[in-house]
Amino acid sequence: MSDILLEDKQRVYRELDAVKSDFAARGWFPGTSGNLSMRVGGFEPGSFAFAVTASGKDKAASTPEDFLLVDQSGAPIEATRLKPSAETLIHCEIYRQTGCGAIFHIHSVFNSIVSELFWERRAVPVEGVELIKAFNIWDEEAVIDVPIVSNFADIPRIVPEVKDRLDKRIPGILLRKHGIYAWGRDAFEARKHLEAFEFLFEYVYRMALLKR
Ligand SMILES: CSCCC(=O)C(=O)COP(=O)(O)O
Ligand SMILES: [Zn+2]
Repeated sequence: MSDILLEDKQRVYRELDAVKSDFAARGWFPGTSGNLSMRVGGFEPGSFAFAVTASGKDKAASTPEDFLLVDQSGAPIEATRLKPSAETLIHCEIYRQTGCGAIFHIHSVFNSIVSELFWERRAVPVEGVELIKAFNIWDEEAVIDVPIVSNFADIPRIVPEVKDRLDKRIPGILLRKHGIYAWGRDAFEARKHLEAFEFLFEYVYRMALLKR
């Protein structure tokens, strides 16, 4: 491994570890769910690699075996006994489509509820809420639709739907009764987007109850 890649890998693992601890403290990784990834640099144009959480780990624990590097097809790029997240192919597709630098996936009660509540329209509508500005949409009357796609146990079946439904304005996508993927140009922005989505989903859910 080149010196550049090694340095970048260490920096990215440290950043991911900090995010992982923070999200675990918020209860965002119930039952080993969720996964995180960040791009590493130093690759030829047209190819890329990223660090991703190892599959099935207790994401509340910090160990030397929490992350590994994979290429754009999701295959490990160094010898390891770790398995990349079972959902790595979804990360690959989101990197390809958006050019983003970090992707965070969590399961929460609110994101799962709204993904079912609005399944028929295949999107969660959010209207005029200030926190939409977290997505760099500055219109006070903004209306956004957060896409919802089918959830399948067979992850490769999810990937084409993710590709079709990605909306370049909206840095996130919901998997039905599963969880959210949120991304940004770096870890700071991906976290900001994820926090905003979770706030908005709770808002939408509570408003739906009040209107009943
Ligand atoms: C126990 S949760 C089911 C798998 C899942 O949805 C998830 O987010 C975690 O999978 P991983 O392979 O990344 O640990
Ligand atoms: Zn998941």
